[in-house]
Amino acid sequence: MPRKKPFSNKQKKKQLQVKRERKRGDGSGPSSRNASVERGAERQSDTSDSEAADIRRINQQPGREGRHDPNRFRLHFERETKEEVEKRKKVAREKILQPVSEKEMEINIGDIYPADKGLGIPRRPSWTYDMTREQLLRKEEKSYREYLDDLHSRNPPGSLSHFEHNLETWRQLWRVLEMSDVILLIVDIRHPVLQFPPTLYSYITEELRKQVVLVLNKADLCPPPLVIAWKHYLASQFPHLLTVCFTSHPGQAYATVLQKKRLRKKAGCGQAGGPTDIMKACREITAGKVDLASWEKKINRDAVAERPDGEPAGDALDTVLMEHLSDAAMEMSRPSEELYKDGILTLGCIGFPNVGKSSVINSLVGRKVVSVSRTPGHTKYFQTYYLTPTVKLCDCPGLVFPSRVDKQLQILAGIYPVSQLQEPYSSVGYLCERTSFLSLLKLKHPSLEDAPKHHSLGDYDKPEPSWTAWDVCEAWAEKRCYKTAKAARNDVYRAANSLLRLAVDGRLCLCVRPPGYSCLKGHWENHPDLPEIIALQGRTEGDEAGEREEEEELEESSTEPEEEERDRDADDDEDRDGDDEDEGFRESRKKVAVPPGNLTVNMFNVLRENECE
Ligand SMILES: Nc1nc2c(ncn2[C@@H]2O[C@H](COP(=O)(O)OP(=O)(O)OP(=O)(O)O)[C@@H](O)[C@H]2O)c(=O)[nH]1
Repeated sequence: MPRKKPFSNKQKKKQLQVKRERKRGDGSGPSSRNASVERGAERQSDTSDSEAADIRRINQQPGREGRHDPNRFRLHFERETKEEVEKRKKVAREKILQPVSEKEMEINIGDIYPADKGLGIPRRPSWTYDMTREQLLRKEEKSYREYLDDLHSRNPPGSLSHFEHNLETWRQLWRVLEMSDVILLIVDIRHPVLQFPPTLYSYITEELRKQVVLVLNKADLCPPPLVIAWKHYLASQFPHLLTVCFTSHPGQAYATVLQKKRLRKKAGCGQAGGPTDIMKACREITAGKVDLASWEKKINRDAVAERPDGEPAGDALDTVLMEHLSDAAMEMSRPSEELYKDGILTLGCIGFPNVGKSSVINSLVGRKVVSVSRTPGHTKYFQTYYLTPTVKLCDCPGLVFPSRVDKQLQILAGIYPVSQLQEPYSSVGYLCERTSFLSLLKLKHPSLEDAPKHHSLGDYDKPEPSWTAWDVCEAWAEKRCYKTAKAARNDVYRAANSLLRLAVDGRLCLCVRPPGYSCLKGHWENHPDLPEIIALQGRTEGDEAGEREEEEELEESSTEPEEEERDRDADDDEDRDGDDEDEGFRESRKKVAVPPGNLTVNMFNVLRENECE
């Protein structure tokens, strides 16, 4: 018997890949994540292919019924050329960072979603019960291809944002919109216009004839005057839109990990800011057609159920009935024509990835029923939960809608995953020009790294060194001891990624402004609604004093885990526990613990002092 030939890992991988493609009946090439790029190339030979093969190639969609495809919901990304990456790296090394004015941070929704660029959502084509499942899927894929072609024909290459290319995920949105009576469209208050496609709003309100409640989430991360300004701006653009401010983590934006745990225990999951406002908005919409008394009772019960021992109160321990719909139900069902069927209000939570949809659901329920993660795209399949016998919640996977948001903002708003970036430095530059990074990160310029610690008198005449994005990454790598494995040089790439993740998480907080904000700043800063927003954010005088006390108490064990180093796809709760924190790191953190009361309590730039040491 002939001896087996040695087989490298790489060859084995390739072999498995080909085998999988063959099984799927797709001989068109590798199933890499940059299918959207491949699609462009494939399109040139489209005319000669049969329709079936043509359709199957869209995003490498799963080809056959009943076959499990682990990549079914994977995201697709365009890859940049090596030259582009190198060019941007050079700029990051050379361009001196200049602070950007507040005016330049104002964003008009019309610039993000211009009306004439076809930035709609793919629609589910019409169908009849005579059609087979295969025919329906094929029709949907064909219509989806046409949607993409139209989109690309109206927007020159490079002008469109990264957006959801997976038809499977769009199908989930269709289904959630169809089965819901009221849509909770959740956006991140730091940049709401990036995540509010007007065409989606008009599709829901005009075609589906359903109401939208816009949830301005993560209100704890944004200055109160800006929250109010955004609310007013959106109301001026969409006069019939109901808008609600919300936070799942009131008072936690500037707390340490351990503080957050305690606050969570102290407050319980249900103490989010905003559930009552959502309930009131739903009451206004349903106008007595659904009995929402059970919901109101639940909110009141959750409010008084705050227990010092952190145990959830009776109601929160009740079983939450959960429904999981089969694929067949997703494919062959019509929009529910009857609103509030069986006297039940179904609320569909939709929005971009990572805006906090699952957190809103958990906060409304009063305990964790949906897993939450800092990694965008964590929710893959929609599920429904009964909040009370007459209110049902439906969680939808996050979807990125096509827009004209520029690349840097896409990254910092979590639209384009940091993990997919080939060149993170220019995004760091963009971030630094729009935040007071120097005072927050407390960086020492790399050129001063070897300089003596204490200034001589003459040193004060020297101008402060200017910063490039590269310098910032170098300095952050130095500060955090990020070293390359081989040469033990500062690991700037890791530092850049770390900074971007702090920004996405809202700890190095970048908030964009509505048009006209800088001119009317004084007006928003003295607005009568300010106390309401401050209370919602969980920031009261008393709380701050309490936090400081808690800080003193916690100072001994101030061991913030190096969060960005962890598996970001892990569930938030596990993720933030810090129990498996590296011993050495824990020790080093102890050494740099900040004196009590010396925390930077800057809620809009919530990176803490002890994270910068
Ligand atoms: N500061 C702050 N963080 C929040 C809030 N709500 C959610 N987050 C954080 O935002 C991240 C994303 O939250 P999720 O609830 O998983 O968001 P999602 O929209 O369901 O995300 P996908 O599953 O990607 O669609 C998590 O790290 C949450 O802890 C909030 O109100 N304030």
